[in-house]
Amino acid sequence: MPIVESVGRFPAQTGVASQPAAPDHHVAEVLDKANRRSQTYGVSVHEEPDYTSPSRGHMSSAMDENRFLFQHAAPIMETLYGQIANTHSMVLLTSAQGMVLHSLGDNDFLEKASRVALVPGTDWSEKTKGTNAIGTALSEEEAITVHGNQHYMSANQSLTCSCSPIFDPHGQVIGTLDVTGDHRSYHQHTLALVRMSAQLIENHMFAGSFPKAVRLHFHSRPEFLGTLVEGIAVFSPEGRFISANRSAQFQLGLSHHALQAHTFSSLFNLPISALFELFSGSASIPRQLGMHNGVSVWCRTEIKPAGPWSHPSLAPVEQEGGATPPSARTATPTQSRCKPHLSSLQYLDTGDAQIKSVIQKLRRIVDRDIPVMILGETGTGKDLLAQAIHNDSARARMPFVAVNCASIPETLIEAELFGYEEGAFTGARKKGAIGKIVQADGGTLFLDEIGDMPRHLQARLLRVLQERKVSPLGARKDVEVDVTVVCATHKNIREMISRGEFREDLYYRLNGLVVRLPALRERTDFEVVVKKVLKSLCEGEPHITISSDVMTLLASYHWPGNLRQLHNLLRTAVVMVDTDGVIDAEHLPDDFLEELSIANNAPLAVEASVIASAPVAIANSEEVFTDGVRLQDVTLNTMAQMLRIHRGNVSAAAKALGVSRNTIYRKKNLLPPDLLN
Ligand SMILES: Nc1ncnc2c1ncn2[C@@H]1O[C@H](COP(=O)(O)OP(=O)(O)OP(=O)(O)O)[C@@H](O)[C@H]1O
Repeated sequence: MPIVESVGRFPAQTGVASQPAAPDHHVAEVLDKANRRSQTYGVSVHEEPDYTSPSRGHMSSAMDENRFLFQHAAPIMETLYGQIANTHSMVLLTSAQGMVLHSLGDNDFLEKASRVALVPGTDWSEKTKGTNAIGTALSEEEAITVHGNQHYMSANQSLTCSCSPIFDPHGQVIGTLDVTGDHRSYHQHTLALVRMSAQLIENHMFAGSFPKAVRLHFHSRPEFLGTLVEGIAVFSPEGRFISANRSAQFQLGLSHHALQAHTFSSLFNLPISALFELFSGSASIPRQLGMHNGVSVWCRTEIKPAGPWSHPSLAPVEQEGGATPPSARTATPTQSRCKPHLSSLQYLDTGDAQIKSVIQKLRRIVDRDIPVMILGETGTGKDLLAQAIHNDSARARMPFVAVNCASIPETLIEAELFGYEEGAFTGARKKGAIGKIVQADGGTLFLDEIGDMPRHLQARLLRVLQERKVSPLGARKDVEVDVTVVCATHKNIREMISRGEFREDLYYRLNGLVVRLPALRERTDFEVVVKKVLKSLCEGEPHITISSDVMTLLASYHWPGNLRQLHNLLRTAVVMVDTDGVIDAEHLPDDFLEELSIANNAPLAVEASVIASAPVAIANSEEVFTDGVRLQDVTLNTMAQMLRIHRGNVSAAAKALGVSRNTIYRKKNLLPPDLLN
């Protein structure tokens, strides 16, 4: 699962603050209990926050103990932070004891947070801070918002905090995820965001656990299989219950603890051996099963090629017209059979032969831990391709961590990549930070713009790739990592090597397979790409099409910004389009049309300026270009083309040509009569 996994379906944070409704009966009861506990613990309402930092050893042993949690939570924290950025809030991860392990936040709020001791190392259990979202969520093992004066200590009453416990794959609380902000920035959707993000973390942890177990994915609605809300239960090959995620417990109506007494057959009214029969022929097509509580659910199983319960009849299904792609091994039915995932190799295959060949090569090496180097101009989709490689690999459920070596200041790349211990350098965040390489452990590390990696760090990166160990700045111990590396660049690395700017040994480590993405202007599937981008922009909206004139126009452009430029252009056009839903030239940005007329009609651009400065002379011109084309014909053709594009709108055509309306009107008699309004 990529780290950029969307939580975008959640209501967006609008930044519009609101007041919380009065707590419902259940919440009021929970708060009441928490206050009573706080009293029992002897927490003083007016106590000053505790500023004492834990010792370095204490913090680093807490990080060691919580490495599993951190690795799965950090990428999702980034995504969650993306949703709440600029709302005077921060995202916190704590241990099961309520100790803050990691925080991400708005700078202005971080400052304030440090005043109420919301910094890594601080203890937010009820025992030390009284009623608060973190401590109370841990005590009650449920998600809660604690707002303003619901906090036990007056020092914390300027805060609004929403927190969810995080359960590990064995059903134990392993930590919490919390969003804390200024109480004036309260938003009613925050708790839902936090809860779902915690569930994402749990599902990530769950996905990588119990590799040899029989894994059943289920939901009452087949379209929810493969989504955040699917239930996942795992059993031993003999049918003993091992574990279940939050949704599975909910659907089965039994807690993790209660499920321990069950077996596959007591829950699904079938011996586990019947699963082999049920999924024989195709393991990826959902089947229906009845649960012990009478509810019927759609299920699929996950194939373990070499697992103890592997069965020949459960071999992955072949895809139409080709060999089984590696992705079919772990893909959900939606990925392998129906609509390809937005970022799968299959999705990127839109008919261009060069792209097809890139995809074929990549499919051959997926899951072989061969480093991939993607070359291509800016905006050709290198990032998207890297994600697709990850999503189609067996590492898909582990993090995909992207580092853009060009966008991080040279002085920070080292810390960003390798991490650092507390006090490793001036300006280092207290308590240190885990680097991107360790964050990607188990998954894929995408090094974008690798050509911008400073030379002195190239040797360190090489060591990581060779020894599979990272030594964070200032650390005495190495950290073992298992990452597969994909890198990308638009630079000519070979030339950089010859100039001594890039290490040859690193280049050979990174270029297990080199693929080049063609520029958009070189692609033969331009029209399909345009329609696909348009469709993605219109999701959920009435369908918008492109007039054939505009399509011709777009196809003739050289697209220096490639797919990114196309995407941005169409995004604007979709907003500008009239109610008929057809994109015409008038819906394209003026600067694009101007550039197009200059770029596409280089001789005409000269011509246009000639027209503008000496219209009369041109009207009488019989000047002949060297290739035998009459200047006047070129002029008239250009005008006709622009008028057609602008549906006879003289002002728009004149603007696109950079001439006055009169220049066009003067040639009225020489132009086809139906062209002018
Ligand atoms: N095959 C594709 N189909 C549709 N849209 C695409 C495709 N490839 C890329 N895009 C879109 O183009 C934009 C740029 O893609 P991406 O960031 O992957 O390019 P890039 O080559 O990594 O760019 P840069 O070199 O500048 O980092 C994104 O908005 C992406 O969604």
